[in-house]
Amino acid sequence: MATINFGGVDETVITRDEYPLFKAQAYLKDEVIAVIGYGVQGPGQALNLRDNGFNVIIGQRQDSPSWEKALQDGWVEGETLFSIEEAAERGTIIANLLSDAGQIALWPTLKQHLTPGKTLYFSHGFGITFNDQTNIIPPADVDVILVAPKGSGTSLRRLYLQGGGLNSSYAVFQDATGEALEKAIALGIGVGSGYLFETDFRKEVYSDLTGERGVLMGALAGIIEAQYQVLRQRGHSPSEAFNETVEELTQSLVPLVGENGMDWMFSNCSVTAQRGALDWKGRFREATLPVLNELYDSVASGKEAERTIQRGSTPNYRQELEVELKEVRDSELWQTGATVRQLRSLKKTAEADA
Ligand SMILES: NC(=O)c1ccc[n+]([C@@H]2O[C@H](COP(=O)([O-])OP(=O)(O)OC[C@H]3O[C@@H](n4cnc5c(N)ncnc54)[C@H](O)[C@@H]3O)[C@@H](O)[C@H]2O)c1
Ligand SMILES: CC(C)(O)[C@@H](O)C(=O)O
Ligand SMILES: [Mg+2]
Ligand SMILES: [Mg+2]
Repeated sequence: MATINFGGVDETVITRDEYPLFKAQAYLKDEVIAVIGYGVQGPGQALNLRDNGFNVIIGQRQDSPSWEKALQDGWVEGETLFSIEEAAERGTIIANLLSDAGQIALWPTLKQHLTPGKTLYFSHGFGITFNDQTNIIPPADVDVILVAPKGSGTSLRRLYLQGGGLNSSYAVFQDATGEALEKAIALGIGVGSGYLFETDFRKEVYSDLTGERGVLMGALAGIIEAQYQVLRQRGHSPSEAFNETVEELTQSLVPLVGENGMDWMFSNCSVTAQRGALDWKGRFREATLPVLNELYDSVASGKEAERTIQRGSTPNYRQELEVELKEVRDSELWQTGATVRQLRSLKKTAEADA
């Protein structure tokens, strides 16, 4: 473990140099990692683990699209692909990568297979932290650990294939064997993390739910909709409104922030843009602070968990979700986006033909 100074604050971090893959492989060589659930995070982690040489099996509902996807990804029925129950029985490490609502429904089943010495692994602190609502209370004689990749399972896999890694947080909730910490670290390296930073289950779920409802997804979508609406109402064309709100953000400016920070992105724009951004960022910060505090309170009080569980447990939730997603997809804003993306690929084809 290394202590690294982040902006003046010391934190504990594990890097791949410090805990190399061969060490993780040796440490987990006798374990069977049962990845339960093959939605978004399941494939990312399971395929990275498999390619990294670990013993991995999948547990997934049969006759589901995810079962078909698992077959397409090369998991073999009866060898590495099983029903949830059978995979949980065979696994020594049960990686619970069902949806957070699915974890509640399947808990009575999984619990039966958590015999002494096994490990229960999560990628979210949700089930344990809100166990007054989820009833996920593990037996005392199993290790309970967390590795939470900080990004989509799709990005976890893509970055791995490119030779990179997504950062993950890790935590131990229960150490029955005295080995829980090293198991978490070895699994974190195994799933393809770039580096691992320390957290606990509560902090992971509070920050994760705030982040995705806030800047990462909810606030991003909301502020984009607001600016697009203003530009359209003031007489700008869809393509102009979209380019000044989304296309330049994703294609030009945010990649620069990722490479070298906000000030560097600012420095690569005109002084006119810099002046305006520096003048207005405070207004946006102050306007959104109350909303973000309200959001954090809603997370910490368990209200967000309650809503997620309630909505996620309705039988036709996936269809309802699809209606909401379709509404976003069909809006003028995102239809314009689809056209702009097509133009991007036409441009690439033209360049390739030249
Ligand atoms: N999506 C991500 O990229 C991501 C990133 C970091 C952490 N996580 C966490 O990882 C975990 C898995 O998330 P996900 O987004 O991959 O989940 P998901 O919504 O894609 O669902 C995963 C699987 O659960 C199965 N499932 C859902 N309800 C079920 C039920 N009642 N019975 C049986 N199977 C059921 C689905 O078939 C699917 O294969 C969650 O704890 C999530 O918070 C997800
Ligand atoms: C990918 C995210 C948003 O980071 C994750 O937290 C999720 O819930 O899918
Ligand atoms: Mg999340
Ligand atoms: Mg997240």
